Amino acid sequence: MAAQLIDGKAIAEQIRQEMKAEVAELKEKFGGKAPGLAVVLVGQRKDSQTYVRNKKKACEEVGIVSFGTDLDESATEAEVLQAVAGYNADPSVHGILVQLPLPPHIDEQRVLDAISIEKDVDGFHPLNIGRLAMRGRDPLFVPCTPKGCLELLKRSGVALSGKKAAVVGRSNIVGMPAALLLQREDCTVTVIHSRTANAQRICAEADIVIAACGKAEMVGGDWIKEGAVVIDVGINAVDDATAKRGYRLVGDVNFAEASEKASQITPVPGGVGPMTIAMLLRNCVDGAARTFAAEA
Ligand SMILES: Nc1nc(=O)c2c([nH]1)NC[C@@H]1CN(c3ccc(C(=O)N[C@@H](CCC(=O)O)C(=O)O)cc3)C=[N+]21
Repeated sequence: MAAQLIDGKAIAEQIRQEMKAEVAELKEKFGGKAPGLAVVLVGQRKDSQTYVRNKKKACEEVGIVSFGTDLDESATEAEVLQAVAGYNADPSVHGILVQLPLPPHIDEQRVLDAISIEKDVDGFHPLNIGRLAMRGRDPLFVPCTPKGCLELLKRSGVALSGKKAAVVGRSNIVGMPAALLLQREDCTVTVIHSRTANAQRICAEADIVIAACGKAEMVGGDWIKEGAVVIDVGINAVDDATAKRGYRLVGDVNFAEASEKASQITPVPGGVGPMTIAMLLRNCVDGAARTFAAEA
């Protein structure tokens, strides 16, 4: 039986509409103050430029004021740190995002550690990750992509408590925090990675699969249990002369195969990607609301 599609694009759109109303209420309540998001972009990567443009557009739609610093590929680490310090000190900025990856001559860790945790809307600060890992504690912000995955599961009516979940991939920005979030929802979580023995067999036992390994279509149909729910985080460009842009986007899941087995599945594009941006705005609005309440 073919799986039901989880429409991330439509769900993200709905979330933006909900937030638009919330932002209007915040403004009303706090003398016209609006949430602000600052994005720091270093270099000219095409994909980064696309995401940054999409973020700005989404901010406008919701009523978040966007700030941006575009630095040349050759910018020094000190210049990036200076941009971050400026936004840390700016009371009209409630969220700071430094677009990754940074050029290799810049120490990513040092830059991320410099972002004030109250403005860490990416949720990448070690203090936020540490709190996410601890029972009885709460981070100020949860990383946007894994947060979007959980939101898709919840809004698709997927029960999580007591379920077996497999996360394919162990990155700091997706796999690891996704596993922590699923565990917080009382799933029993297995993290599968490049050194896992019998990865396919282990994955095929899971009720819920989050694929975030960064390898095009690696998760085949035989990795998926009949009736499982599949969230595909991957965005991989594969050459395709017949496609409009000369390439098409595929996920980390073989969609055609997996959708024969899954009960519900996200597409690529139109799945997790738009949710990542919606959750970034969510974090920014939440951060601003906290700050406004503290100031009042
Ligand atoms: N500090 C930081 N935070 C991030 O959250 C971050 C980052 N750096 N660096 C790059 C990745 C990637 N990322 C995406 C966001 C939206 C889509 C998205 O909306 N994709 C659309 C289509 C994209 C297209 O057509 O090219 C979709 O999947 O439907 C994709 C990828 C955020 N990232």
